[in-house]
Amino acid sequence: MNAIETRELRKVYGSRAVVDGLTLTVPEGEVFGFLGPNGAGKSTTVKMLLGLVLPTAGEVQVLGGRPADPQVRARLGFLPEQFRFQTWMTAEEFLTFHGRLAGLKAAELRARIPQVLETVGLGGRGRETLGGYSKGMLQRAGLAGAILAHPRLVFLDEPTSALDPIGRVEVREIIERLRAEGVAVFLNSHLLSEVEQVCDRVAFVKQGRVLEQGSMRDLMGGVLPVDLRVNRLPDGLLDTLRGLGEVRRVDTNPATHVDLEVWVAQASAIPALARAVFTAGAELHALTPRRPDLETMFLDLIEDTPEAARAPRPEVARA
Ligand SMILES: Nc1ncnc2c1ncn2[C@@H]1O[C@H](COP(=O)(O)OP(=O)(O)OP(=O)(O)O)[C@@H](O)[C@H]1O
Repeated sequence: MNAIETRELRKVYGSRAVVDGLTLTVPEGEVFGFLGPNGAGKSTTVKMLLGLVLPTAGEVQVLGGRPADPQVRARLGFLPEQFRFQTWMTAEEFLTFHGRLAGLKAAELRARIPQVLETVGLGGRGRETLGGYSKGMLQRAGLAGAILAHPRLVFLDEPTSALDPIGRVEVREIIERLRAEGVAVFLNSHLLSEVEQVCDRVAFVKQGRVLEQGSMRDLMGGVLPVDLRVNRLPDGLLDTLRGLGEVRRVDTNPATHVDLEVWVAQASAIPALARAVFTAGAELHALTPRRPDLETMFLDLIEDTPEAARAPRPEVARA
């Protein structure tokens, strides 16, 4: 069973399709990154997956059932981006309230609440009212609520937006623990380095459509970016490098050296780059293979999308 399956999911507000034929599959136990620029339709998609917004068209299955089914919902965890909690409740009362809604018994909650508070770094703070919590503590409390009832699928919408660097690492560890327990995590985040470190697969969305989805390696199509620094650019060197890979950048601005970025198909092509520099009579000052980074992919994808696809498409034009 897949944790999430959507087919041609669509949401129209007024005359505009904000989610437009979105097809996704997230297997159980996978950490899935859902990325896209502001207004791409990410939150609307999450709301449809949670049964909070009704799709205009298309199919959505979550944990094998309908998101609105209470039995399915009891196995979902959700940390919204705009978390607001009852300020007069203590964290323990807040978690008890959410736990009861998810069907946990009083005895289970007595054991579970201190555990989750400890997990999110709020051990010993459960008796304080949420009104006295800092923003980061509130986000941690929200995360505790999302994982409290042993969900099989957790939605985390910008889960570290209020957290300090230590908190961010802790959230990453929590996500990794969830994966190890077979829990699927659907992660929305603009912090691409964070997504890169924790996600098994990612999807890039823009204007409600998936531009690409796959593992980092799939998305890069097996390409390996290599940074080169040479003392000068003798005649012919660029042509030789172009024969070995795609020359993405040449920076001749620095007075003392030239920086290049070459994308090769595989690591076995790296020695040939060094040989090319040597044979051309230049000095090689640095040769650094780089892990593909999401930020580059993100910018490339968003920029590569033709201008025509950027304008909002009115619903009537599609009919
Ligand atoms: N209830 C609504 N009524 C009308 N338009 C809406 C509604 N909710 C969202 N939209 C529009 O749908 C588009 C997508 O919004 P959504 O919040 O899903 O984007 P997002 O990808 O989550 O953005 P961000 O990264 O900024 O949070 C936006 O243009 C937004 O204005």
